[in-house]
This record gives sequence, structure tokens and C-alpha cells, in this order.
Amino acid sequence: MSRKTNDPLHQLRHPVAGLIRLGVLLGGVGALTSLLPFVAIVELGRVLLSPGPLDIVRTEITALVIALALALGWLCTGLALWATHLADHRMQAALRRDLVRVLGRVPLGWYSDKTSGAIRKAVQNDLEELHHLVAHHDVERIAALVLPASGLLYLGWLDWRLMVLAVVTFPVYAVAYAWMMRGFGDKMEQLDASFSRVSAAIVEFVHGITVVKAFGQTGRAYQGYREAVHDFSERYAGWVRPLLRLEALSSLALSAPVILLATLAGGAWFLARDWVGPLDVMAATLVAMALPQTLLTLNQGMVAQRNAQAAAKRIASLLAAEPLPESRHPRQPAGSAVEFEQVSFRYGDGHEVLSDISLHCRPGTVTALVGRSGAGKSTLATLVPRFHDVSAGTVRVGGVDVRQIAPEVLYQKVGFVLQNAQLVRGTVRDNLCLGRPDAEEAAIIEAARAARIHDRIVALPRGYDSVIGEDAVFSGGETQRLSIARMLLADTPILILDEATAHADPESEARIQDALSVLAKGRTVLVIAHRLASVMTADHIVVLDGGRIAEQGGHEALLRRDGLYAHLWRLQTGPVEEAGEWEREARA
Ligand SMILES: Nc1ncnc2c1ncn2[C@@H]1O[C@H](COP(=O)(O)OP(=O)(O)OP(=O)(O)O)[C@@H](O)[C@H]1O
Repeated sequence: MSRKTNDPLHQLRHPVAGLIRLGVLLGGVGALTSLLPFVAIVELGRVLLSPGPLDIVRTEITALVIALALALGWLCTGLALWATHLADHRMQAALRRDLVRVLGRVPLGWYSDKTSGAIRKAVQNDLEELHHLVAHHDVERIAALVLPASGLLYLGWLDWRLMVLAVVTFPVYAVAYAWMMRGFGDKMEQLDASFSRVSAAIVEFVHGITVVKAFGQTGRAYQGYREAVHDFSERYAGWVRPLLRLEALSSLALSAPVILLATLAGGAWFLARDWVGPLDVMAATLVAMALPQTLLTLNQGMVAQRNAQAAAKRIASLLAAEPLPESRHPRQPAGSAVEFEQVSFRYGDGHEVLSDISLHCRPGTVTALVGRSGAGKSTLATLVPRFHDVSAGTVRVGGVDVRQIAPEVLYQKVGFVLQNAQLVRGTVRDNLCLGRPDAEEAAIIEAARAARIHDRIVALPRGYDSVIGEDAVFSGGETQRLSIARMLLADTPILILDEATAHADPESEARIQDALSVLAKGRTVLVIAHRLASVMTADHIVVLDGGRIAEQGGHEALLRRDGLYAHLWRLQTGPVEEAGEWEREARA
């Protein structure tokens, strides 16, 4: 495979490559025609200054050429930018569609803080980088090349010495520039790494600010940030100081007065030797003056190309995210039993976090998963809606392996309320109706009432049509109750409840528990809870330890067994010192 076909930027631009080429071609023609007026002006000068009577026809033709060339140059450049903007628009639309398609197919477990950050960066910044390159720099770069190149050719056609005259200050610039760019890639990488450390220090500082302040450690936390910034500024200054001296020298070589001085002095010398005429010197001066802009644009184009290349790589890696495998012959689950048969699971290449789990949750019953922190409760529960697929064994819903159920059918069967319930942008109604867009008003209100959130909603300025974030900001407990109402409306026969009361205060927790008991009625429920008191009435309690089932049964039977459950129970319900021990264990 060639390097080009491996290049993500090349691949992303491939579908609109024809339009981009058209834009570049038109941009080149536009640049060429914008040179014509300068040439024509020089030629016009020759006509006007030539001895004898004025050649009216030649004068008029030259003036017409100037006007036409100006109009054509303007038209071509306009059309070029139109073509590249159209290409960019099509490419961005296709990329956004592809991103949505891919993101809609990845397993739910793929989403994490890291991937969410990458998606935000791709949609906000990376697509913008591609826009700069495709819509602007390709056209600007070709114009920046064609204009001076054709100018130099014109000079060469007049007299080769004029061509040399126009670039006489270039060698100084070229040597200084090559010197500046030595090891540029490595230095940029070091600067990037140093800047990433500054960003990480800022994020760490801002995220932990409440804890840091509460423990009076602001100075210490700030120290990390200060050190990262100091390191960055040292590196930056060490790199930039010598560059600035060279930059000053190279910029001097390309400054207007130096170019004017060099071309006029050289031109005077040429004139004295009768090699060229005064108008030829003027043409050389005009071309020489246009060259610095070319270098500037080419430089910017190189930076844009590099940024777009990095952006394309990030977008391509998002687009390459593995979709959730779907069965070619999906089967329809019958009923709402959930079964785990000899299930084992590991995240990626990590260690096994679940080993040989066999469990049967009968329809209409509540099964509680309890155990120490990190025992594997959430992992086990989220295997049911296929956040991840098992490494070994089978998870069945309604008697069918979840991998053989079409995802949309699975989500109609299995609903979940997780620790950090999410609200989407839109109205309260939009949020409630996510799982049932055609829900009637009466059903929406009934669900909100049952979830103990109706009164809070009607107190908002626009009731159910209030926009979240604009008309209303919901607390963690209220968000949980909204997501419970959403689940009630979606009416899935199987429910996964993961620490739904984790972030609630006692009053809010009581209301959430109320709402949950309405939600759980008649459904197969798999509930995860740290607080054992909240699940002691469950039909079946499964105690996980180190990814294995340590024991299972009813609350009383487990207490009588005097195993891990009884131990955890005593820690939670015992004296304060022991409760402290539980907290420590829970966090271990
Ligand atoms: N996305 C992930 N990638 C890698 N490892 C993970 C991931 N999520 C969880 N783990 C690991 O899997 C193990 C089980 O985690 P899990 O969250 O299922 O436990 P838990 O019993 O629900 O814990 P808690 O009660 O604290 O929520 C832990 O060792 C955890 O570090």
C-alpha cells in the first residue's frame, strides 16, 4: 500500500479530491491572470514612453487586457474559493455523518471521559483545522506559488539577469531559515509535551480545587502548576531566543526597503551597462516585492498542513472505533429472564475482573448485587445491555444470547439508571420521552408523578417545556428522578439500577427509593447498592468478591451464614468506628 493511501488526511479528502483539484486549478489560473495587469502596465509604459506619435490602438488593447485580466483574476479566485468551500462543506458533512454513524454503533462501554474528550476535540477543533486547509490554504498556496513563479519567468523572458536581480536577497533568507528549522520537529514535540504537562496541571488544579482548598493545600497544588509553567517557559525561551535573532536577520533580508534598495541599486548598475531599460527594472522591482508574501503564505500553509495532518489522524482513529458486533440472523427474546452462564470478562488485555459467574434472575424479581468496591458489580450488570461483550460464557435475555439480539430490540428490553444519570440538551419533555417519543401527555405526567418529580417540573417557568440548562438546573437527585421517569415511560421489562442513590442526600434518597420501588414493580431488576439496607428486601442477593460469586441467597439466610455479607452488614449497621471501617473497605 502506498504512503498516500495510508495517510489519514489523504483518505479524508479523497471523496472531494476532484473539487479540491478544480479549486486549485482555478486558483492557479486566477493568480496567473492577476499577474497580467502588472505585465500590461509595464508594456503600457513602453508604449507611452516610446518616441513618435502615440499608438492609440496598442494603448487601448493594453488597457482592455488590464481590465479583462483584473475581472478574470477576480472571477477565477472567487470560483476557486467557492469550489474549495463546497469541497470542505461536503467533506465536513460526510465526516459528521460518519462520526454519528460510528458513535451510534460502538458499544456503550466504549464511552469514557477520554473518548468523550476526543469526540469533543474532533467535532470542535479538528474539523476546523481541516476547514482551514481544504477551504483556504490549498488555493492560497497555489496562488502564492504561481504568482511569483510566473513573474520570475516573465523577467527571465525579458532578460535572465532581471530574474537574478529579483531574488538577490533570497540566499540570506534561505540560509537563515534553514538554520532556524534545524531539529524543528523534535523541538516542537518537546514543547508539545511540555505544554501538555501545563494543561494536565491546570486540569488537576481546577478539578481538585475544592478538596485542595478544604485541606488548605492551595500553595502545594499550585506548586505543580508553577513548575510545569516554568519548565515550559524555559524550554520556549531557550528555543525562541536564538530563533528571534535569526528571524530578525531573515526578515531584514525580505523587508521592503532592503528589497527596493537591492533591486534599484542592481537595476541602476544594469542600466549603466545598457543591459536593460528602466521599465524592465521596474518590472523586476514589482516581482521582487511580491516574493516575501509568497514565503509567508507557504510557511502558513506548512503549519496548516501539519495541524490538519494531526487532526485527520485523530478523526481517523475515532472513525476506526470497533462497532458493536451485530448478529446477521438476530433472534427475538421471549420473556424477561436474565441469565449469566459461566461468564468471565476482562477489559482489553487487562486481568480478569469477572470469573465464571453463573446466575439466573427470574422474571419479575429483584436481584441485588453487593460486595466491596471493585468486586465487579457494575461490570457484571452492564454486560446485560452489552456495554461490553463477555470474554467467555453467555449472557441471555429472554432465553437468547444478547449478542444474537438486534441492539434496538435489546434496548427495548433492557433499561438502565446509572450512577451519573445524564440529561440531554432540550426540554424536560424531550428528556422524558427519549425512549418513547410518541408518549401522550397523560402518560408523561403519570410517569413524572410516579418518579416524584412532577411537582418540581410544574413549578418551572415553562413546565414540561422548560429547557434544561436555560429554564432549569436540576440537582443530582432530581436528575436521577427524571431518569427514573424516563425509564417508566420507556417501560422496559428489564432494569439495571446501578447505585441510583449514590449521590443523593437522605431526603432525596428517600424520594428516589420511592420512585424506584414504583419502577421495579413487575420487572426483572438487577440492582447494585453499597448500602445493604436498601436491598435487604430483594428477592435474591448476590455477594461478589474479587470478580466471583462469594455467596448468594436471601437477607436472613445470608446473615445466618455469617460470611462476607454478614461481615459487611455488621460493618454498616454496627457502631460508628466499624462503619468507618466499612467506608474504608468500600473505598479500598
Ligand atoms: N473501563 C474500565 N477499564 C478497565 N478496567 C475497569 C474499567 N471499569 C472498571 N474496571 C476495573 O474492573 C474492576 C471491577 O470494577 P467495577 O466498577 O465493576 O466494580 P464495582 O464492584 O462496581 O465497584 P464500585 O462499587 O466501586 O462501583 C475494577 O478493578 C476496576 O478497576
